[in-house]
Amino acid sequence: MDIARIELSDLALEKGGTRILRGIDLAIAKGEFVAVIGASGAGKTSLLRCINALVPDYSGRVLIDGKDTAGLSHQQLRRGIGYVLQNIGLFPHRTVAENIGMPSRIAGKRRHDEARVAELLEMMELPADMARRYPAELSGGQAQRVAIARALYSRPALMLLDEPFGALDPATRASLGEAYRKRHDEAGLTSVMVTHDVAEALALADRVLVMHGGKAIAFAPPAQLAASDDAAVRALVDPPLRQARALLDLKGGA
Ligand SMILES: Nc1ncnc2c1ncn2[C@@H]1O[C@H](COP(=O)(O)OP(=O)(O)OP(=O)(O)O)[C@@H](O)[C@H]1O
Repeated sequence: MDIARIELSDLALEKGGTRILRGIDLAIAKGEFVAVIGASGAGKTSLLRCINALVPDYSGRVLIDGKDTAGLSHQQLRRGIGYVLQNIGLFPHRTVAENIGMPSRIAGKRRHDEARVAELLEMMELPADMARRYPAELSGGQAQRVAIARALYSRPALMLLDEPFGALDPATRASLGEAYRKRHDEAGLTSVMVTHDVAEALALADRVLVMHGGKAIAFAPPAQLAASDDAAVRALVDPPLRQARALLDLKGGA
């Protein structure tokens, strides 16, 4: 499935009387890198789960290339969409190579494609001999690179990433974010990444979606968002902007 366009139309989700997502209408173009930001509980993860058809009971429509995902099989969706979570989920008793090649086993093949695994290790800037190691022998940053490699194994057109770099130190986080953005561009992926790091969102994304109380309150390129006069948007973007200015002042004064 070569995903060209995602459209959400009047998407809403309610659980136990709580309205988690409300009336979301937006379109994401092929090749776009979208970051999703918003306070805790704003509905960011729920939005990704609706796109991925992990939540069956939403109302409204999720369209991929004009087709309602409700009419697509799970197998079709899983093949076309790579999903990366913060808590990684690598299999501890499988080697790095087996973890990366896991999608082929899940698809019923006995062996994974060694050449594809080697290619992905190189793509994620990991040494080739890491293929034989086990997850417990990796640093957090290396493990997260392996998780991204696994999500890319089946050549999905769309990547959904939920706080993919959340557990990493700031320097590793920044370099992995940049490395992922490069892969996104080279592979012509469409990426939707939830992040709590507003500076990361502004630095990496083509457009930033701001969620607030289950609603999409802004969806704009970083420069436009940084100039927004909406109070809820300002509450998110002002702290990192102040921090950046303070750092620039320090640098200027050095
Ligand atoms: N299965 C569920 N049943 C009831 N409430 C739920 C369920 N899943 C999520 N919620 C609620 O929906 C709201 C949105 O949750 P969601 O995980 O989408 O937010 P989020 O923006 O990703 O938050 P965080 O940044 O903390 O991960 C929260 O108030 C959460 O408690």
